[in-house]
Amino acid sequence: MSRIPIAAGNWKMNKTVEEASEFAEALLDLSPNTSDIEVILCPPFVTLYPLSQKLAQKGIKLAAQNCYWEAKGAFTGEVSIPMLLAAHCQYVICGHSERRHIFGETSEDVGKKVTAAIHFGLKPILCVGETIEEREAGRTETIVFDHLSKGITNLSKEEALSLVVAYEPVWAIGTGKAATPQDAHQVISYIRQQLVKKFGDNTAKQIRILYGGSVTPDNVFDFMKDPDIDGSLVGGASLDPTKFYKIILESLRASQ
Ligand SMILES: O=C[C@H](O)COP(=O)(O)O
Repeated sequence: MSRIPIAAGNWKMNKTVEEASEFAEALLDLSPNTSDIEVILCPPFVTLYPLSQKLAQKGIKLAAQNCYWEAKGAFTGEVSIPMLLAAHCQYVICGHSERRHIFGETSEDVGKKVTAAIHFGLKPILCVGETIEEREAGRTETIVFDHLSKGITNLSKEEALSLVVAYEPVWAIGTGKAATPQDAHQVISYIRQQLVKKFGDNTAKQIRILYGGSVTPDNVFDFMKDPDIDGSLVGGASLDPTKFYKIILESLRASQ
């Protein structure tokens, strides 16, 4: 079964509305192919709607970096999934390691977000991954299992078809020290096995699993040529339109 590859750029807390608009114009000038790959930008909340006006018609999709699981109400500072849908988002990142480690999100919180995202019609990108201490203690699979199993706990087989999983080892994020493709392959294969156990082979083989952590135009080909790795979730290198465009090109080259 061939899965459509993904190149997703997570801007984190970077770019004003004006800077985001400049990025969009530069990327559109490069005319990335969006028919054979899903190109997704994950900008800050306030730039989602303005970017949607520029990008959506060109086939570039938008993801929010976070969401809350309730539809509306007295939850100061939170953004609901219906609000994200109204801003033309199609995806939402759930459980990024920065949310887990800086803001104290638990795997149970992340599971509620994944469930709510699918319930309301957004596709979740569920992030999982271990710290360096956890890896060195031989706990990578234990941690990934916790993040994954609690993230997908409420999903039916049918709902799981909307799921994307991103394996992001925390020690590779923003460090310039990407995992090796072999390390990524090993954990991503483990994730796929867990998806098979939960949803069955037919559903699991349709779920896309991304790698994230110091992805660049120079190393993305080596990740993407692994048939188990369906795309990348890119942080720093996605802030530059030329670098992000090269990541799209290299991802396509590897998947053809
Ligand atoms: O969501 C993206 C990841 O945290 C990777 O960030 P990075 O490419 O800057 O290492």
